[in-house]
Amino acid sequence: MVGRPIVISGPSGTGKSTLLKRLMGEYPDTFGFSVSNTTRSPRAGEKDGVDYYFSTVDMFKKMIEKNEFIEWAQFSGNYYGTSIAAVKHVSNVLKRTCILDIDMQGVKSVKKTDLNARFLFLSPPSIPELRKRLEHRGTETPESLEKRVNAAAAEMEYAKTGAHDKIIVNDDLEKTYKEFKDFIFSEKV
Ligand SMILES: Nc1ncnc2c1ncn2[C@@H]1O[C@H](COP(=O)(O)OP(=O)(O)OP(=O)(O)O)[C@@H](O)[C@H]1O
Repeated sequence: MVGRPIVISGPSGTGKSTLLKRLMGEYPDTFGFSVSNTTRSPRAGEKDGVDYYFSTVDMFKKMIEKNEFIEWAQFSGNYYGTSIAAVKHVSNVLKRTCILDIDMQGVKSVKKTDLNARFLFLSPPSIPELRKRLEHRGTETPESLEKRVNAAAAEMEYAKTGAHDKIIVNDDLEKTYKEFKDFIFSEKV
């Protein structure tokens, strides 16, 4: 059975990618991610509809006007976005449960659509622990680390408003992965 889309959010460095990688490894045919739209040119070997939906700036701007994106942004002169249609494609055509890994703004945006998603918030045990994980991951400059830690506070405040169906604290990874799967497979039809 194809489930309702699942939205996973939580501060950067909380462990979302770690859990999703493990889930995809264990269930390679059940879940899917949506394909993003972009206005950048395809690179060698990239296929439209597989790597990205490639579009012109005009087309992209029309989609923005028509509120067809859950989130979009501009990076180094190109537009990138996740469309509502791309999420529906995963459920309706690929027959997989779509998983979205997005931030607080994305969560608010999904709530305004007809996607009928389920919302999971992954929380770090504490902000100091989150900082430690980001430092250990080795991906951040001192500036980007501060930015992520500051953004984490806002995400945590938003989670307190009851916007999510479930909050899981990622302390012990094995315990967290079990709770994560319990939530994902607990959908009532
Ligand atoms: N339960 C845990 N205990 C200790 N370390 C963990 C735990 N879960 C994840 N980590 C580690 O924390 C770091 C951040 O995890 P990960 O990259 O999965 O976060 P993320 O939420 O996907 O971040 P981003 O939003 O920036 O992609 C990684 O180095 C990961 O190995």
